[in-house]
Amino acid sequence: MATANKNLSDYDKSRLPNAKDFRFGIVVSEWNDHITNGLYQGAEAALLDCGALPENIIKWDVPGSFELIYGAQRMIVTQEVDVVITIGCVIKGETMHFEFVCEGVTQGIKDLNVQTDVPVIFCLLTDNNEQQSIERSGGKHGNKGTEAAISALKMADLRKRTA
Ligand SMILES: Nc1c(NC[C@H](O)[C@H](O)[C@H](O)CO)[nH]c(=O)[nH]c1=O
Ligand SMILES: CC(=O)[C@@H](O)COP(=O)(O)O
Repeated sequence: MATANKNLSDYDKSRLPNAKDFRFGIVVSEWNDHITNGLYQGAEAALLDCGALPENIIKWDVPGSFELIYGAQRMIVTQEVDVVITIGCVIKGETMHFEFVCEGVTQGIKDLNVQTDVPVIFCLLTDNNEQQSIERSGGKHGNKGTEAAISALKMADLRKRTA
């Protein structure tokens, strides 16, 4: 189902575990921060709405989406978090750099999910233009940060249940 056919902000709190017992790491790219800040706000609001304690939400900023990989790895090693959300926004420019950043971050986040025992949530917008990013960070398609927060809560709970 394409994003256009669903709202990224929709969730049913009654069908989710309480977030109060989990620690959440959130690593946010500063590139396109007018977009990534909106994604972070959506994620933070959803976690608090689901019962997360403010002191259990640890937010770090990194320069760009490619640095999300290292930032998430250090968050896992040093902060005793139950899950990490990586937030970035990559917008197509004139060159192939877009493709390499998107693929590199995708593979790096995948590797962290395989190589560590902490789930890392992929909240990376990979858009053709800024309008698409606006629409997915609190615009007409909702907020991918909200979606990522709900995924993070579900995965933290799965990790706890399978420990
Ligand atoms: N063009 C975008 C970038 N580029 C920067 C890279 O992510 C990285 O910080 C740099 O290559 C140094 O390692 N990053 C984004 O997050 N979004 C973009 O649109
Ligand atoms: C995704 C990028 O790195 C891109 O925005 C950089 O723009 P350009 O390809 O025009 O150098």
